[in-house]
Amino acid sequence: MEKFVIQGGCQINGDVNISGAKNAALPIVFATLLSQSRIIIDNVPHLKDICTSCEMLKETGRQICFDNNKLIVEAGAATYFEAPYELVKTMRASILALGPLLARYSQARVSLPGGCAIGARPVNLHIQGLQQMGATITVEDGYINASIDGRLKGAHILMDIVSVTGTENLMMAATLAQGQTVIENAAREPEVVDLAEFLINLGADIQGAGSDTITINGVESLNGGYYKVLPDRIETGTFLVAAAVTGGYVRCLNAAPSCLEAVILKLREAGAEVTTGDDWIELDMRGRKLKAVNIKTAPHPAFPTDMQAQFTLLNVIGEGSARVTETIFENRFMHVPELIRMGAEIDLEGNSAICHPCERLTGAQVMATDLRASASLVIAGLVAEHETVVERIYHIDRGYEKIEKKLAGLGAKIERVAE
Ligand SMILES: CC(=O)N[C@H]1[C@@H](OP(=O)(O)OP(=O)(O)OC[C@H]2O[C@@H](n3ccc(=O)[nH]c3=O)[C@H](O)[C@@H]2O)O[C@H](CO)[C@@H](O)[C@@H]1O
Ligand SMILES: C=C(OP(=O)(O)O)C(=O)O
Repeated sequence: MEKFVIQGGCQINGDVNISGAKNAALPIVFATLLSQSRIIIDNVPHLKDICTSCEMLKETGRQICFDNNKLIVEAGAATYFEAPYELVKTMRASILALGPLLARYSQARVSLPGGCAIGARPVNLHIQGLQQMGATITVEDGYINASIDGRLKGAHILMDIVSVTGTENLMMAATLAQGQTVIENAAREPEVVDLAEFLINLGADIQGAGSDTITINGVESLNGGYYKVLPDRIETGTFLVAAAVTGGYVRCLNAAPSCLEAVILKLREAGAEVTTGDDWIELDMRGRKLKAVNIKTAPHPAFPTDMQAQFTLLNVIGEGSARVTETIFENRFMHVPELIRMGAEIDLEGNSAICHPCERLTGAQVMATDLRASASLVIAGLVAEHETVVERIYHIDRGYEKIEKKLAGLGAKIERVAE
């Protein structure tokens, strides 16, 4: 297993190129299952999750060429409509195969994802929505078996809870359904909008993506096409926090500032100078004092749960005490005990972490437990005195493209080491 060895006490300084968004690229890759034509997707990050998705597409008869962040998908005759446990267990987003397979081939068999480090993460809303569209679904032997006689039928779906991949799965399924589907209480995340724009590009009829009501008029088939994935707002936010906590400067290029409003607001409240252009964000913390800030995660456009771990760390470094409240996932504080091992002072109270100022962080051997927890530990290693070793970095490789190279380019002393 690989690990990161980080020498602390550095200051982040310079320009960094932001990759395409993992959480937009994943549904878009699965959405190619809806079409029989050639599709070119640009700005696709080279990540473990993307490679896993490509393996799944190959199993369904697709030919894939993935080179230089460009993914070309050519459809062949599909004979296999399954997302097996071996793939699903490494990546929960494989549930995104369910809607497209069912809509395109009238059948799908997808392993139930099960829980993960951050929470139980059920998929009941995905299943209920597809049932409302006429699908017969059984859950047996750990698999979701779905089928429909002919095409799915448009339906009025009110989602109980705002679910990002739930909204995406149902929107994809509805593109090829007979008639109109309305999804209410839909997720408004930028990645949902990006998926909708991709589908519209292929000929889908979708209105309202980005609002809480999405209306889809089903079409007979989708075409091929070219699409460029939007920049990763969470990767961007992670680099901004890295510059803030090290008292440095970063300019994120090829970014999408409009997707990061809640995060930018909190960074400014924390004392950072943040400047934005059309496709760049700059954060300058040189000569400024970092202050801890209260945050509460909630669906977009509020503060994203995927930035919570990084801000928990920011609050440990900043002046004053602050409360971090996690409302999306029931177990997303796995980074806290590891940060405490590095000298952080944090009290856990239910779904809140109360962060107190600490004198200093010191390097330690810490364990990555999930994607964003790993990111917070890596940034902690940049600030801490002496050496930090972050183990189990396969989590971080799910979501950050070339993270150690990008950080090294900004002045960090970080090395990937094989055990
Ligand atoms: C690949 C991808 O895009 N992942 C993102 C997506 O995950 P994902 O789409 O899995 O997260 P959801 O938006 O579905 O989860 C939100 C909440 O709804 C609950 N829920 C969800 C579905 C369901 O059928 N039943 C149910 O109860 C979940 O347990 C959670 O408490 O959105 C999360 C919330 O912004 C992000 O942290 C993830 O990075
Ligand atoms: C939780 C995340 O991803 P996933 O839904 O793929 O686990 C994340 O990106 O922080």
